[in-house]
Amino acid sequence: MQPVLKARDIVQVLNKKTVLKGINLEVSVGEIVGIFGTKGTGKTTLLHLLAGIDQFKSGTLEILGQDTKKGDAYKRHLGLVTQERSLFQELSVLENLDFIATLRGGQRSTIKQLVDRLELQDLLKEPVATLDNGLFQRVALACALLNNPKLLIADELIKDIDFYSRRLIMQTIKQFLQEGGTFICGFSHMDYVNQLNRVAWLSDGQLTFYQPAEAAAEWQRQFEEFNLRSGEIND
Ligand SMILES: Nc1ncnc2c1ncn2[C@@H]1O[C@H](COP(=O)(O)OP(=O)(O)OP(=O)(O)O)[C@@H](O)[C@H]1O
Repeated sequence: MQPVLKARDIVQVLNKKTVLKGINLEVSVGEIVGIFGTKGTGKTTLLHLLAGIDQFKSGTLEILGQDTKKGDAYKRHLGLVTQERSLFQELSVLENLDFIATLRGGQRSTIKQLVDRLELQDLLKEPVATLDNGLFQRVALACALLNNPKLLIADELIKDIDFYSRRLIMQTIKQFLQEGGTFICGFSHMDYVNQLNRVAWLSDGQLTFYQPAEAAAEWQRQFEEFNLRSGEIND
């Protein structure tokens, strides 16, 4: 079966610094792949390239069989939640949902379904600027799913949010995957690793692939090594 996303040798240079040094990634239908990395390793840079927000310097990217340098049609099938709060801050939750559905071709029935799934009923009149992180991420996810995307890309979707919102978000993602969706997410906390099918670990501009348990063990190993070295320096 054709992969949903296929990246080959992607290189990105920002301000003369080569942030991505040859990214190779293939993601299949129904997969949930986490792009993991410590602070500043380039997760956001990579996710923005995959979502077509920024152009990359070299390499190729195919999404849903389309070469992304040759057209934009694939963007109709993408959903995106960025790390920055990117909704219309002065508008209410319902106004955001209505407006984004109009822009992206979402149906009224989809709005209703997402409001129910993410339990947004009591928030509809609230300006999104006033929402705490958990509520905001629930609204951001609802907006990203309005066009029934085939590929959802999200950066730190469940970082620093309350457990209840995290549970609703993960249930919604699970349903999205069961209905044929595919999910790529940037994350920097190993607490969430068991939610993933595969981890693509970004370090020094390249990806290494792990099973979730292997990634957690590798993180623990690096953490202990770091502590040991810090101890040596302190001694
Ligand atoms: N527009 C830009 N111009 C120059 N350098 C940039 C730009 N955007 C990011 N960078 C640099 O590229 C590197 C990767 O940044 P990026 O935000 O992609 O990392 P990240 O892994 O998402 O980090 P975080 O965990 O802090 O979100 C950093 O060194 C950052 O300073």
